[in-house]
Amino acid sequence: MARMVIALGGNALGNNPAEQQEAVKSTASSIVDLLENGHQITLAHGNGPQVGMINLAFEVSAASPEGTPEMPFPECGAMSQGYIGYHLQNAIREEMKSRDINKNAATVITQVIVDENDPAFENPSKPIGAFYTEKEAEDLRTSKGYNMVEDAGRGYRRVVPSPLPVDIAEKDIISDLVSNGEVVIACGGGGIPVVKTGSGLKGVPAVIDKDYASEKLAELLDADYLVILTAVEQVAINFGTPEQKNLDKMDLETAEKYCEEGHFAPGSMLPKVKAAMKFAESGKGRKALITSLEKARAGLKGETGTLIIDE
Ligand SMILES: Nc1ncnc2c1ncn2[C@@H]1O[C@H](COP(=O)(O)OP(=O)(O)O)[C@@H](O)[C@H]1O
Ligand SMILES: NC(=O)OP(=O)(O)O
Repeated sequence: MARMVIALGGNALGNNPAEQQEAVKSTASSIVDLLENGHQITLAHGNGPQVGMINLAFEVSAASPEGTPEMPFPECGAMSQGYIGYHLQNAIREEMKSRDINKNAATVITQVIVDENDPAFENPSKPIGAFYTEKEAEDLRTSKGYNMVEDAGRGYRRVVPSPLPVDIAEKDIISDLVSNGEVVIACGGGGIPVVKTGSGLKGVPAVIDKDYASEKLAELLDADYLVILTAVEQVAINFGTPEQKNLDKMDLETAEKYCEEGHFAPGSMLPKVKAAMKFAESGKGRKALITSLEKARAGLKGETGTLIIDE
């Protein structure tokens, strides 16, 4: 039995509510396979497309005469956690029921504490929402004051600040649930970013990277594994070129070298490799695995995926 924190990539959720409800069924099947193998599981997930969509919907509505009030960004993040968690926990519960597993799945709305002086607040870098053409991006810059960047050749996206996670407010309740064998969905969308004030926690407009938040959660839960599931089975060097070489394993020194050589795209594979490295070096025997959702079970048996360890 291993305790693991699993970070689910965008492909586990689909692009809209209908797609999401369908996609989470096969996500749930892969997760319950791991539960049946005796593992303790906490699931985290992204929210870039979803939080952008929610925020934009409220902005459009607030601008119309009969519209709703403006919705602060942290509340948009909380809504994204709620609606993704709702689909995930129901799909996992149904999958457990179909296999006669007498356990449950629950979503913990999670607040992740960040440093209010994190330089990320001055340098928005996290892409959210839909993709736009260059012309649409320019119009959004002017009309809404959004920061827009080109995202890995796929079009233009809005970017918001992405501070690093420092602590997790709900870590103890997550630990209690997971120790009881329940599947816990936590740190959705990297968690709602909050700062500590004299009068309690206060939400801040930002989106934390879910791979970094999952790493922090895995450390705090004293997990054995951080498992990062994405659209590719293995991490590669020279990715997307005729010289592509998939990697079975990386020690920290090799991983650092490949990062410096620019093999991992910023905003996609780089944060995954960095999070994996941080977890592997955070404690003896801790392992990080990057693979696809479909290959998670084989990856944990050492048959595929890319393992990052401190050797
Ligand atoms: N060196 C690399 N090795 C493997 N995949 C890479 C590499 N560099 C970039 N990628 C791309 O990064 C993607 C994962 O990032 P992304 O789609 O942002 O993640 P998420 O699954 O969290 O939504 C992979 O599907 C792949 O297309
Ligand atoms: N919060 C976050 O990292 O979301 P994505 O994985 O969707 O970018």
